[in-house]
This record gives sequence, C-alpha cells and structure tokens, in this order.
Amino acid sequence: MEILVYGIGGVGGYFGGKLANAGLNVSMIARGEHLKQIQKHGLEVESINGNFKVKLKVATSEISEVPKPDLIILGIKSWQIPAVAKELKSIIGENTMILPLQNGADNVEKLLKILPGKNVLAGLCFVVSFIEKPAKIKHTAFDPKITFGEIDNSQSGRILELKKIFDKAGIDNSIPENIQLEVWKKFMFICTVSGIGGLTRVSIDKIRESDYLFGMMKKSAKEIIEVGKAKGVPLKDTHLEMVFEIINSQPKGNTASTQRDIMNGKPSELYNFNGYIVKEGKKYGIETPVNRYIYECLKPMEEEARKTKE
Ligand SMILES: NC(=O)C1=CN([C@@H]2O[C@H](COP(=O)(O)OP(=O)(O)OC[C@H]3O[C@@H](n4cnc5c(N)ncnc54)[C@H](OP(=O)(O)O)[C@@H]3O)[C@@H](O)[C@H]2O)C=CC1
Ligand SMILES: CC(C)(CO)C(=O)C(=O)O
Repeated sequence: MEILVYGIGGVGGYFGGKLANAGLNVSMIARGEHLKQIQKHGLEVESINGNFKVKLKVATSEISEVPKPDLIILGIKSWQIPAVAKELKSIIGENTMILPLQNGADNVEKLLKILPGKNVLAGLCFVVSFIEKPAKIKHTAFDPKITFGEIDNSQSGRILELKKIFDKAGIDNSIPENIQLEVWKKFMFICTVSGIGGLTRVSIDKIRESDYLFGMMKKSAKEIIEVGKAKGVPLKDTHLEMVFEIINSQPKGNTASTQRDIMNGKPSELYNFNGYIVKEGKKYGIETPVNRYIYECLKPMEEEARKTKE
C-alpha cells in the first residue's frame, strides 16, 4: 500500500512516522526548513512510548513527486483542508482513501465539497505531539489512538484492511459504530477546552480548579451538544458526562494543540471550533452565548495571527 501523509506536524509526523517505522511505503509532504532537515536526516520521533527515526521513501513539498497513493492521511490543520483537497485532486485514483485526523466537526463536509465521496473516510485521533525543532516530533502525553470509519459507517473491506495496516504499525485504533458521533464527542471536548484555554492561557487542570471556569466549560459543552443534536448527531447528555470525565482526568500541564497555537500567536482552529458553533447555532436557531463570547474575544488576535503568519 502506498501511503501519503500530507502535513508533518505533531499528528502527521507522529502517525506517519509510526507507519514508516513499521516498514510501510510512506511518502510525506512538508515544507520549509522542516522538509529540508527531513530530506537530509530523516524524521525523528521522541515519544514517551519509545523513540525512533525513519528515512522516507519520498519527502517533498511537490504533490507531483509522490507516488499515486492508496491512502492519504491528512496531518494539516482543519482550516487548511480546502486548499489541500484541491491539490489532492491531481493524484487521487478510483480507490484512494483520504483520512482526515483533524479536530473539528466539519472536516468531512469540507472534503466532500471538493473530492468524490467514494474517496473520503472520517476519522480523528488522540495524541499530544508537536514539532520540537525541524525534522523532530515530540510526543509528550496520551496513548496515541486513531478512530476511523467509512462516512456511511459501513464495515467495508478497505476499512478492515486499513485496520490491519494500523495494527501492523502498532497504532492503537478502532472502527466505531458511528464515526460522526465519535467526531462530535471529541469535538465537544476539544472545542470546550481550547476556547477557554485560549482565553485563560493556563492548562486544563488549572481551568477546572476554578468553579467559575468549570461552569463556563459546562455551558460551552452544552451549547455544542445542542448544535450537534440539531444537526442530527445522536448525542446524549451522558456524552456530556463522558467529556467531563476526560476533562477531569487530564494530568497537570496538559493543553490542547489549538490553545498552544493561540498562545504562540499562530493561526489557530478558532473559526472551526467556537466560530463553527456560533455559525451553526445561528443556522439552527440555537443560542450559543458562551461560545460567542469566547469566539469574539479571541477573534481579533486570530485576525492578527493570520495577517502576519499566513
Ligand atoms: N498536535 C496534537 O497534539 C493534536 C492535534 N490534533 C489535530 O490535528 C490537526 C493537525 O494538528 P498538528 O499536527 O498539531 O498541526 P501542526 O501545525 O503541528 O502540523 C501541521 C503541518 O502541516 C503543514 N502544512 C500545512 N499546509 C501545508 C502545505 N500546503 N504543504 C506542506 N505542509 C503543510 C504545516 O506546515 P507549516 O507549519 O509550514 O504551516 C505543519 O507542519 C489539527 O486539526 C489538530 O487540532 C489532534 C490531536 C492531537
Ligand atoms: C486534547 C488532545 C491532545 C487529544 O488528542 C488534542 O486533540 C489536541 O491537543 O488537539
């Protein structure tokens, strides 16, 4: 199987690295100094589960240089999907699978606007990882996991084949009954902690110590659940409790990747997270005052970050 990983940051670098380390045919698309160093020295992954270094079949910034892929894993940010999806048109074949691992609730929707439905899978992942320096990925927390499936939730042959690939690479993975539900459960968690984390600039354990902020997280998550339900996602109040179990179990110092981007003045996934809830809330007539507050407070900084860094 020819695998292309597009975007070699925390997620693409960690999971792409694991696949390459298992001897699979992995090509990578990266750019800048990061790419130069990967081409020169390979990609290094320092992980709490064991370090490794891989040399890649192809590492490039040019889509025309990669072999025709059977599987494309997207390691870019959710707001980068439309631009990358347009580029992918030139290399996908009848049977190419495209697996988004981004946080956010509408990644599949975005892909389907540009690419044929038969090529698109749905997915998400858990890991805390980032580029520590060019050509080096650091995994610092979470037992990494990929959850994935067909967008119609069928247990197709290709999905089961993909499971074997992840198993071979030692990547914990699962195919849930309803992938959209899993995407939204994760989204409820990540949107809640990232927005308030972006505003307070402290780790999740510090946020939950404050009754006021904990209450704000609850209100934010409730708004997200209502928007999800309005969109037909089978979310229940028990999912809210599950999300808060995850929030309550976060070890000291954990932050979400989007929060780290906000704190570092980088373009973040704000528009795709709290901004998305505000937009969809309006569409479905659902009040989203907490998400609106977070979104409006963080938006000016986001606009600045996009002016300077995009
Ligand atoms: N990091 C984490 O711990 C987790 C992240 N996620 C989610 O995964 C997604 C990816 O996040 P993360 O890995 O942190 O993001 P990163 O910013 O670390 O990685 C994205 C990478 O994609 C590269 N990229 C984007 N566009 C292009 C392009 N056109 N050509 C070449 N390279 C490109 C970026 O390069 P450049 O920097 O030059 O723009 C960057 O290296 C997000 O949706 C995030 O929310 C989910 C779980 C955990
Ligand atoms: C919270 C976490 C680490 C879970 O994978 C995540 O998704 C992120 O930081 O973006």
